[in-house]
Amino acid sequence: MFNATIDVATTLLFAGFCHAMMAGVLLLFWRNRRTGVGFGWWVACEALVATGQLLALGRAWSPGIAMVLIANTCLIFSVPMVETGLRTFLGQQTRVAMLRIWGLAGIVYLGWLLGLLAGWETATRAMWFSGGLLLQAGFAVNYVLRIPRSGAMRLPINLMLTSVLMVAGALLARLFVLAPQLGGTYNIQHDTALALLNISSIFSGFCRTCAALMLVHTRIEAELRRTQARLEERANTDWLTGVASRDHFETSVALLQANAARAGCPVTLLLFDIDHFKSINDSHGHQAGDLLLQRIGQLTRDAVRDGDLVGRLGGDEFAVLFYNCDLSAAEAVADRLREQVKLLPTPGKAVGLSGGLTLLQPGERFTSAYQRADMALYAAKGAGRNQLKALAPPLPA
Ligand SMILES: Nc1nc2c(ncn2[C@@H]2O[C@H](COP(=O)(O)OP(=O)(O)OP(=O)(O)O)[C@@H](O)[C@H]2O)c(=O)[nH]1
Repeated sequence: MFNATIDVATTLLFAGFCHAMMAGVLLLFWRNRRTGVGFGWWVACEALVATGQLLALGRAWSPGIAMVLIANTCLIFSVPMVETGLRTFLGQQTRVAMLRIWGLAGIVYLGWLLGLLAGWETATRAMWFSGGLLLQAGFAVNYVLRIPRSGAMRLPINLMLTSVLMVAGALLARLFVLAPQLGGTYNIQHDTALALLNISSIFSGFCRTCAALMLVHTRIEAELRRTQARLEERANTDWLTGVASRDHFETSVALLQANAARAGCPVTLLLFDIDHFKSINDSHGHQAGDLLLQRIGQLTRDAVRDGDLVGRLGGDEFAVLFYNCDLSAAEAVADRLREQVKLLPTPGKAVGLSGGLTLLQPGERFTSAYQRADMALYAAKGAGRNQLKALAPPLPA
């Protein structure tokens, strides 16, 4: 008849190697230095479990007390590392929590050590050892359960929870198996519960490793998204005035025009520039010029509606795309803006604006509308500045 038993030594060997490989994989990621804070605790945890399990197996060849002492030290202190790593990673490393986690590990360790020195039976020591680990795992379960789960964090946190629950379950089972053996004959070689605990530690370590890698991946991805958004914002915005950059203005025109064509509403382009801006720069300095550009950018943004687009095309030249706005309505807004600019406090005389307006034809390219608005602007300058001129689009042939 077939009779299968799980032997403790084989599970220790197998689990020890599995944890060593997990530690190796985590170490490779840790070395690239993008893993962030907390990750090192998880590397250390897997390394300690591997060392503890392989040294526990080593007792077969070196039966002295040293092996078991080092092995159990590694195993007890590997447990708090999971929660410490997670708290550090998530920025929840409070002093009270750290004291509780490491203090408890210290008490379990000292109790076990005293038991060893006092000559407790192996079963009693194993009971204390597993009970202490269970208590630690219980606190870790309680902590992981309370971590908010949302989006990409959900799966890795659930994997962490699975990892600690698995170990807690196996420890609980071991306590049930050990209890009746207290005071009786206990043979660690045939402790099936211990063998199952070793096997469960492999699955638990696998969940932890996946969770650690996923957490790091989530963090790196979030960082990349933030950087990309910052770069896009920087590329789309004029550094001085905060209105759209020329590039962004030009690309947005096509989009707004397509929307307007679908909705059947008019779009008007205004180009304006500051009269004699060079002389303001020359007589009051570039800083005064910059300040004026900033104020005019702000006034223009305040003057237009939400769906309109304001941009600085270069130097002292601004543009506005009025959405769902015909030529005369846009001219009225531009004229009000021109009056407001005249009232701006300046070190010299009042500032004038010259502007050119034109209505965009459906599907018309920005460059051709720009040329028309520029001709109108040129006409306004030629007619004595500080005024607006409008140029209608050519009639269809
Ligand atoms: N302060 C400041 N000056 C700028 C900036 N960009 C361009 N300029 C200056 O703006 C001035 C623009 O001058 P012009 O294009 O000759 O026009 P203008 O003096 O306003 O003359 P008209 O347009 O004919 O009335 C130049 O002296 C540029 O050096 C900027 O970001 N800040």
